[in-house]
Amino acid sequence: MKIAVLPGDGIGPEVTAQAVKVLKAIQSDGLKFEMEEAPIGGAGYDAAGDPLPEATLKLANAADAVLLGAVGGYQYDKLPRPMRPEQGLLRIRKELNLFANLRPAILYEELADASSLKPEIVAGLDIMIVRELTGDLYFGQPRGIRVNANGEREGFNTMLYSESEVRRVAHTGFQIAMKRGKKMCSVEKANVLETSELWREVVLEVAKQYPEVELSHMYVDNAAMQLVRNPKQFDVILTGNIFGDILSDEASMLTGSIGMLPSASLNENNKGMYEPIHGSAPDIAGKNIANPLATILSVAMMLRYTFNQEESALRIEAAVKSAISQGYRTADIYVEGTRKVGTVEMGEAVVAAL
Ligand SMILES: NC(=O)c1ccc[n+]([C@@H]2O[C@H](COP(=O)([O-])OP(=O)(O)OC[C@H]3O[C@@H](n4cnc5c(N)ncnc54)[C@H](O)[C@@H]3O)[C@@H](O)[C@H]2O)c1
Ligand SMILES: CC(C)[C@H](C(=O)O)[C@@H](O)C(=O)O
Ligand SMILES: [Mg+2]
Repeated sequence: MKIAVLPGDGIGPEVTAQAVKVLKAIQSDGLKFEMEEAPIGGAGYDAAGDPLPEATLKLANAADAVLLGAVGGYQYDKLPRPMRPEQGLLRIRKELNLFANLRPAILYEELADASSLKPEIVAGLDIMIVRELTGDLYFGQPRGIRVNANGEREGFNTMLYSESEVRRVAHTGFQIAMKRGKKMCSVEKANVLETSELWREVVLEVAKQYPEVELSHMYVDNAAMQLVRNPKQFDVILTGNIFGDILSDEASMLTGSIGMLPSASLNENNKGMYEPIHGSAPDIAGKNIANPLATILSVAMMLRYTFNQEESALRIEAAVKSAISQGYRTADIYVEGTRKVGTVEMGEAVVAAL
């Protein structure tokens, strides 16, 4: 099993190193991983003048799965847009056709105290956000900054979805819903946006093939509110690229920290890229304080979705749970009475639990 490892920037290399340790340890299940590293994001720009160097893309194309840390850093913010770290990430998602981004928000009961919400509101929380990842405002043309008729600059982006783009991610959503609670909420803004109007029409059409799934629709502003009012009303949330980006960061805090939320980005053959949903966190980079659990849990998703090794995936998730119940906490999920540890120590605790 070939894995391209792209640590990226900021805390990316720190959290990725812990996930790689877990991958090495899980080889005791009889799995064999060939891992090769390459730069992406700011690291790609520094090494090759490109946030997605050709050699990195080649490696990712040849691999069965990609493990990614995070990209970005203030020092790159003034570069022309195509050279910025975030563009490297968007390009690799597009190149590998990773249109379905799964972002599960699960509360480990031991972390109820770390959640932004009261324990009774989040107890047992288990939501799956299915976010479309290769369309929407992120990729729609035209886009840019131009001078308008009044001689004033204006910025513009295009929210764009074709029927086929909505259809394929809707199928992913319904298929996941069938394996879970058979309940899905499609989130958009059809009261205002034509893109969303079409989204809703297509989702309703695809729904006919999944009569067992209870489908509902919700406007994104209400969904943002409902997520903190009563998050357990949701099982699967299906949504577009920009709304999914925002709602998944919001959902992460229900589980205690953004450092807890993993993700899988899949194409139609379940080739996948696996990354935590958080960014490069420049404010805490290089200090050994970042939470590596989101990245470690992303490795579990890799074993589940790309390599079909459900038992090993469950074993990693159980090891994370065990490290947490033994009291190990990075700063972001620390509460009084637990053991505050660094990034490396948390990785070691998971490996020991494995
Ligand atoms: N997938 C990605 O690579 C990705 C995702 C989001 C943001 N970014 C980039 O990251 C850079 C920083 O963006 P930002 O600050 O808006 O978002 P961020 O997710 O990097 O950080 C937001 C806050 O969460 C904290 N945080 C994030 N991950 C953490 C972890 N594992 N453990 C503990 N705390 C953690 C950070 O310290 C920060 O206070 C930007 O350049 C942005 O474009 C990249
Ligand atoms: C860095 C950025 C391009 C990225 C996104 O918006 O998709 C990030 O926020 C994420 O959630 O993975
Ligand atoms: Mg995001």
